[in-house]
Amino acid sequence: MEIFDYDNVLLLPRKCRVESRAECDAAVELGGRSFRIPVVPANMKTVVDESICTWLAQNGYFYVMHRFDLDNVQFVKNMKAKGIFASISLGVKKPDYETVDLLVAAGLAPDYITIDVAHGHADTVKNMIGYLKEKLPAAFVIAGNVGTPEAIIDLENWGADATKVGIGPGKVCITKLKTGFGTGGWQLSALKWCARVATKPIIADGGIREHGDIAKSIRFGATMIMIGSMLAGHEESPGQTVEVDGKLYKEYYGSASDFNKGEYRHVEGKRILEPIKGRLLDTLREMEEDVQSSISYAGGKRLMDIRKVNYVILGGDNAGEHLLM
Ligand SMILES: NC(=O)C1=CN([C@@H]2O[C@H](COP(=O)(O)OP(=O)(O)OC[C@H]3O[C@@H](n4cnc5c(N)ncnc54)[C@H](OP(=O)(O)O)[C@@H]3O)[C@@H](O)[C@H]2O)C=CC1
Ligand SMILES: Nc1nc2c(ncn2[C@@H]2O[C@H](COP(=O)(O)O)[C@@H](O)[C@H]2O)c(=O)[nH]1
Repeated sequence: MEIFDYDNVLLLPRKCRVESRAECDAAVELGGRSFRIPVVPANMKTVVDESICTWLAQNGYFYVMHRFDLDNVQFVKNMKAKGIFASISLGVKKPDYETVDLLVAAGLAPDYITIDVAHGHADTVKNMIGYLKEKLPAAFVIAGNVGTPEAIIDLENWGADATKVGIGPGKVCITKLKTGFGTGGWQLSALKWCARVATKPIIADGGIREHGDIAKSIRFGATMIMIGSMLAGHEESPGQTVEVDGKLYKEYYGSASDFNKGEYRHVEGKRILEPIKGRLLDTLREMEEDVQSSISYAGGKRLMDIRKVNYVILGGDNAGEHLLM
């Protein structure tokens, strides 16, 4: 098996078929809706809040609200009142089942539900998917996180409509260090490995450090890419603002950090400070332009044309050119 990651793969250009990058369409379909870019901010407390989710939905972007210290029922009610799609996260514990029951009792149907746990290849996730399919059958269910083909096959067979790949590649993740497990350091090849067996969309989650990593994720099988650190640290970001030596930062912490949990138990995340990068909408616009550019380098006009390109692996045992034959 080839082992590589975002920083040692480059995609190879094909003859350009457009006169302007404006002709390249970065849009992607997920769960019956079209979104302007294949990017979703991570469902983390220092990345999204209700007002960012509202803005994203109203401006053509996908969003997934986090599931921490939040009344999910009220959130869905608020989104429905604004006439926008509701996309929530759930865990797999008793209160999460109670949330489903409350939503059903209130006649509220979220459009997207992401089952958001560390080790998604688990019977607890199987049971939650089954419960959601029984109680809220119209919801598009995203399940994760996982990092192997066996897990993709199981989650799809259990009824997930999409899967989320990435165990430990995140910037505030310490899973690799604490447990010795994960896809950190080889996330892109893990994605490729998973995509070979997937019959439903995959969301690549974690490890994106440059805009070009979005195109690389698409090339190796992602339909959507979840991004935390690069979309944290904006003026609108919910994290606390911190000043160090006259420079402004926003805090960004892991969902499994003691900062999120409120206690130091089963901690697999840390807290960092992200320099404030300006406005979120400007970063998202730049990402869209960069994905349009990627499509043009791929010799295409649509996002999935990126899947057709060859690539090279730089350095290491797997170095070389990889041609699509
Ligand atoms: N993508 C990633 O690499 C990771 C992401 N996270 C994020 O952190 C947040 C908290 O995750 P999580 O701790 O799962 O959520 P919860 O604290 O809600 O736990 C969910 C359930 O899974 C159990 N659980 C958690 N980890 C494992 C494991 N390794 N093996 C077996 N059971 C497990 C928990 O029980 P108990 O606590 O009693 O074991 C609990 O019953 C989520 O947002 C998740 O996405 C966390 C770690 C890795
Ligand atoms: N191992 C952990 N992973 C975490 C934690 N909190 C979030 N995450 C994952 O990271 C990505 C974002 O990655 P980034 O590289 O873009 O910053 C996020 O979507 C989660 O899957 C955590 O505490 N531990």
